[in-house]
Amino acid sequence: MSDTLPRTHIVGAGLIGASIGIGLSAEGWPVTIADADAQAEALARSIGAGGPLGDHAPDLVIVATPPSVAGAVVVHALQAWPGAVVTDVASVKAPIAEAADATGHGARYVGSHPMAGRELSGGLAAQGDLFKARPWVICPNGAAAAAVELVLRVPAALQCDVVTMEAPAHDAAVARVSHAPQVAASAVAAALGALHSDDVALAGQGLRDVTRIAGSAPGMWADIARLNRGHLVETLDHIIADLEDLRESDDIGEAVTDLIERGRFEVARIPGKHGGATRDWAGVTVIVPDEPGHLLKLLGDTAQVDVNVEDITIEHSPRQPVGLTTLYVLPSRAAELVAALESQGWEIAAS
Ligand SMILES: NC(=O)C1=CN([C@@H]2O[C@H](COP(=O)(O)OP(=O)(O)OC[C@H]3O[C@@H](n4cnc5c(N)ncnc54)[C@H](O)[C@@H]3O)[C@@H](O)[C@H]2O)C=CC1
Ligand SMILES: O=C(O)C(=O)Cc1ccc(O)cc1
Repeated sequence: MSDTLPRTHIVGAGLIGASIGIGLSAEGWPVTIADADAQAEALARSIGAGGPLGDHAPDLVIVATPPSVAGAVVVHALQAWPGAVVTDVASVKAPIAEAADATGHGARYVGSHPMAGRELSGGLAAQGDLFKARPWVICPNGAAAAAVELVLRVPAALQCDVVTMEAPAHDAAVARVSHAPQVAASAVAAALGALHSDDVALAGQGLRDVTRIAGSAPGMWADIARLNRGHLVETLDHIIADLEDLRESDDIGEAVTDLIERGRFEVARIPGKHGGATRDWAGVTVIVPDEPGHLLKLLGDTAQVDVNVEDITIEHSPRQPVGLTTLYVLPSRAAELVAALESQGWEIAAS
């Protein structure tokens, strides 16, 4: 089997299951897919996420159901297909590993967690390249080496960056980098409830950035909170203690300075583009009329001087007919780009 592609069966044909199915099918893997919901299953089949299981037992089963049922579905798969290696993609790993171990078949179970997703759920939002260049956590949990090797072929085929860690360490880390941020973003958004909508319209890019994920549907996050309650509460305690210190401080300016300084230090440690360390790109901010064609021309003028745009942000001012477009480029090329754009008549806001 090591030379041939493993027969892979995906259980759960939503955003993550269908995305994996499309991605592996595109790499030529023999993929089948099933869902408890007949409509979700039919949709996944129609978008190329996999075929029907048929009579052949799978070599590899990928469980991509909601976290609340992932443990039971992993247990079922381990028992239903005694020759198969089973993995799952749930956002919390220790409870699933415990359920797998309790069957006595833990040697065939390896936990997975692709660190990519969308605010949308369901197969309609699936993308075959959703996980490309993103971290894919593998939690071996004492599985047989051959089982780990087989599961590792999935992130390799989907071109992910593999990170190996044990389930409890994973759950503690994702509470900080994913689960508490969702709760905190929703809390910031919920605090807008005190405002009239005219006042909410004053929002700038800062509020939009901080609340982007507040649009998530609650179902999956409720499951995650229940399964990772201990680590989530520990992280929230940390955040609440910081906010209480600030509220109780004699000099709130000093307390804000301390909090922002600590935040600046930590935010610099969040990996940037392509999951690499944050690069010190230079931002060139250009005032772009909010009319068709201007953004395309700006990018064209940038390409003319052969400067690569590493990242781009566009900030729209609600009552202004312009957008502030920031092009992030290599610092060594920024001055040259500013000169070239100015010579083309562009107004530079900051660089
Ligand atoms: N949405 C995200 O951003 C990410 C989600 N995950 C994890 O991936 C898993 C799936 O999440 P999504 O694809 O977003 O959810 P989803 O809601 O889009 O899809 C879940 C699918 O599982 C099906 N299902 C439910 N119970 C089932 C059962 N017993 N047997 C077969 N199918 C069943 C549902 O009908 C649904 O189609 C979750 O465990 C989640 O923690 C991991 C990384 C990112
Ligand atoms: O956390 C994020 O920002 C995401 O990109 C989406 C996401 C949600 C849940 C996960 O388990 C993993 C990733």
